[in-house]
Amino acid sequence: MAPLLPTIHDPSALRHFDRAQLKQLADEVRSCVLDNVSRTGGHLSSNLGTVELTVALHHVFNTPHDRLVWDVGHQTYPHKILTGRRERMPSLRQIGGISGFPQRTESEYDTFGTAHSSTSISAALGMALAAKQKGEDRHAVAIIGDGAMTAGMAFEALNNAGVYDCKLLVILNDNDMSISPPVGALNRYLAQLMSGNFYAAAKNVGKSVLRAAPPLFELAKRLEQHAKGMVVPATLFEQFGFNYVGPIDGHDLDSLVPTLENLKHLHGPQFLHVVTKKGQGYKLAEADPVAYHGPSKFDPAIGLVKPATAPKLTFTQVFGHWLCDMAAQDSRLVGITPAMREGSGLVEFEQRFPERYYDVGIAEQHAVTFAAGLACEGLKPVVAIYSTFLQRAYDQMIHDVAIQNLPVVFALDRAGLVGADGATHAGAYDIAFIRCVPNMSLACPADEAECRQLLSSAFAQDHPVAVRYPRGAGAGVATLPGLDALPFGKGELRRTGRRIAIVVFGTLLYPALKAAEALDATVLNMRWVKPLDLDLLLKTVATHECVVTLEEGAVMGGAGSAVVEALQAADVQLPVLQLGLPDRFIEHGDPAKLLASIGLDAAGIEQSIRERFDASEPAGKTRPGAL
Ligand SMILES: Cc1ncc(C[n+]2csc(CCOP(=O)(O)OP(=O)(O)O)c2C)c(N)n1
Ligand SMILES: CC(=O)[C@@H](O)[C@H](O)COP(=O)(O)O
Ligand SMILES: [Mg+2]
Repeated sequence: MAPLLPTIHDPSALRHFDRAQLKQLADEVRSCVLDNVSRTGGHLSSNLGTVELTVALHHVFNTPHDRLVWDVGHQTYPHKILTGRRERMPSLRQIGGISGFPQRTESEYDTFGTAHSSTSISAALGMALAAKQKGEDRHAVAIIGDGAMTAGMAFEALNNAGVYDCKLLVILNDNDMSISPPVGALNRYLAQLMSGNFYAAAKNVGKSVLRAAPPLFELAKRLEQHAKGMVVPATLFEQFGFNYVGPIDGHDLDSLVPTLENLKHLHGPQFLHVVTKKGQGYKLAEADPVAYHGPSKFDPAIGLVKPATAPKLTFTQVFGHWLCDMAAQDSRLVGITPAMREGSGLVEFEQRFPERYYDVGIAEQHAVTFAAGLACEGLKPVVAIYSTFLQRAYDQMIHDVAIQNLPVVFALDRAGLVGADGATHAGAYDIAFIRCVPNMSLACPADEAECRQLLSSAFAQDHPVAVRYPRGAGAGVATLPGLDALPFGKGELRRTGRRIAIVVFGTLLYPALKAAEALDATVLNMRWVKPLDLDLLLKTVATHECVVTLEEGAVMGGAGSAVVEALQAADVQLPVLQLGLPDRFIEHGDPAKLLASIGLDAAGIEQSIRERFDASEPAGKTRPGAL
């Protein structure tokens, strides 16, 4: 059989495919996903699980006129492949290449930018109601996973959507997995919906409905409602006002296509429950969907292999080890993750301290307020959360933790640029949004050894403290075995030079030291953004002519701004150059290259300093307009 995929330049080509052609196409898309992800790395298991669903959606719906909104968007590679981006797949998640998530700027088929979860129902509802208001005849379809469905935002949207008469279809892609096994009562409920007899009965009901349609949609609807009344008296989703259909097999195009065709013609908010398998079609990923959730490159014939030499310890691992050691010493410690057990380094902690481990689902807001409740009762919660996901829980951090001055530790992973996931996942704003909150403290270790020590410092406080550290490994400074803390709010003089004082917050200390060698500059390793070590700062700048601040965080309102405010308050009038993440979103790509592209490697730091404070000029002479 001649391959079909090369003939597909946009989904209109597959609208008239028969079932056999759709099945062949799905097989080709699956191979294309596996082939590409094995070369570039990326999200694999979820994409292998949505191949048939994607083919069916583009076959049945008139995309992009009808809107598909993918939740999280980490499962959109089949969608990208079918919407004109197949040939760009080798550039996935690289600088200048296509994104790993939907982006409105990338394609008209990407109707809504996503990457943080549980936004799809809200966005699709907005689109459906906009169409209604504008008199446009189009469908809006939200495709949301069982993990993403656990978030409050998804329920807020269901609650709102259930009362509107509009062309909204919510598809629950239920693979019984989040990144790790799903948690919570909703998961139990979905398992019940899918369980043995019920699933079989529902499948038969589905068939009888399908036989009646089309064109007898009204009859089909009545039949369906009747049948559902017998089998599923009141699913949760019906209680919310949706017409619930399912569960159906999400890999079976013979079920998917006619069901979607039917649903297209029913009125009011529709809810389709499809059952899929993460990793479908690639045995290794089916067997271990967690490992293949977001692998780096690998040989598909062999699968993932352990590297021959042990790689450098990541900050995440440093945190995970510290957490276990501190938990062994202090029985008040509890660890909380909003559905990021692996990414946040909590696997060993869960095994060793199951009674003190809480995966709360994709529910960052709840995670933080839950921690506040635990702290009220004398426990010492550590919330392990990516910087970007703490954005979701900002009010909870202020209202529930900081105002009540509760001793919650925020272990902020993925601070700074994260690389392949791009702007949506960058931990760019935590310094700016935390340092303005009373009672909050914020530490920024320069390396692995400091990370462990500063976590201990944070844990020792009786108020909320965040410790921010980046994705991956740092300078490779070996951690000490004990749980010794560094002094609270104190930095260190790291290099003594002349004229220029470089005031560094975090892991950019190491490129700064390199630049300082070339410039013969002084370097301060501040360790804390808040409280700021004013003694060290003011004493140092008193003997210097200009100040440079450096951080891997948004420069606007960040640690450099804290330094400027402090100098101003102390009536110190020195020129200050603030280096950090610029006021624009940084897209995906190799993190080292991205940092270099914005001048945050050693060469870039040196160059910026030379440009601003001409290093060959005598003291204090800055370029015109340099301030
Ligand atoms: C707000 C937010 N928190 C956490 C994540 C990290 N995350 C990405 S995918 C995922 C699991 C999603 O599970 P599900 O929706 O069931 O999709 P599946 O991976 O099973 O395809 C998580 C926790 C995120 N993207 N957004
Ligand atoms: C889609 C999503 O949000 C996660 O899968 C994320 O890509 C994980 O990133 P890390 O690889 O940094 O854990
Ligand atoms: Mg899932």
